[in-house]
Amino acid sequence: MAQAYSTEGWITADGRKIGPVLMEMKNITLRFGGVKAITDISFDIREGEIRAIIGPNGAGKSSMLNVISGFYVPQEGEVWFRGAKRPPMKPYEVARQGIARTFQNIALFEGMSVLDNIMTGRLTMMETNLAQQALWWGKAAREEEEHRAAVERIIDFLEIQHIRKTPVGRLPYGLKKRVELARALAAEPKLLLLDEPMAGMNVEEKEDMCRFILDVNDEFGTTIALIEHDMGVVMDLSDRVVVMDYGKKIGDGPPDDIRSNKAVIDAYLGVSHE
Ligand SMILES: Nc1ncnc2c1ncn2[C@@H]1O[C@H](COP(=O)(O)OP(=O)(O)OP(=O)(O)O)[C@@H](O)[C@H]1O
Repeated sequence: MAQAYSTEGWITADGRKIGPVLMEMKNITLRFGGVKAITDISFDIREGEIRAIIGPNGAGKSSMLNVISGFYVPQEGEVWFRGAKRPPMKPYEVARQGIARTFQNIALFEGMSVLDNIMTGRLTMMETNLAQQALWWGKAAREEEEHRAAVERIIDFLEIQHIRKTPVGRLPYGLKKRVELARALAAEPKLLLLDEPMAGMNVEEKEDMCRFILDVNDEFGTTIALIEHDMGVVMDLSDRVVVMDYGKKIGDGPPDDIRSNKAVIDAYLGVSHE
């Protein structure tokens, strides 16, 4: 993809607008005791972009996503979001700032319906608490109605109307992944983090998920950062790719550059991938 890079952004080959920097990771180092999961990594994520993080198993990708979403606080480095340095925050505070995520292993309430699971994605946006709901019924009811309408829009968008009342535990894997995406979208995030959204899916399910990710990006303007092992998917979907290996960044750029990057090719040689 030939792009005229600038600080304001650029237009992609398929006509999408990439804006200025939304999130910047500066010299991030993360240790678990003696294990260095991330060593001095810097990269940025731009508004409207689909940004992939790839690398062999144990490279530090999930750790990086956990730093972005506030689950881990790095020992060194700075996280900048929307032009401001982010102080150490709890994950729910990060979520309130407009960052939502899905997990490598699906994290849904199996006994609850699809609709109710997606509704939990709106919790960080709910203004009234229980006491207010008791005292100020009108406002709480109005709020509830708005939340339900927003959830219904997402259900339509992701084409899961037919399972809205079904307990999540009864769904096949691919649909559970779609419900997880729906729950993350219910928070109306500015930045959506997807941890291996296609893992364990068959070809048809992967194609569906790809389409939904592109549609979310296109129609809601959501910036997306994703970890994915399927190289075909990564190269098709993403605008730019960060490559990690043993906790270090060994590549960063558009898919065409990454494909021909020798350090990246070497890191992948002899490593098995799905
Ligand atoms: N909570 C933790 N405690 C101790 N070590 C951890 C923890 N989380 C990750 N690590 C270690 O940090 C390194 C990076 O792990 P991480 O899960 O981030 O890699 P990854 O690239 O996401 O791997 P995969 O593709 O297998 O999911 C590994 O050596 C891992 O064992």
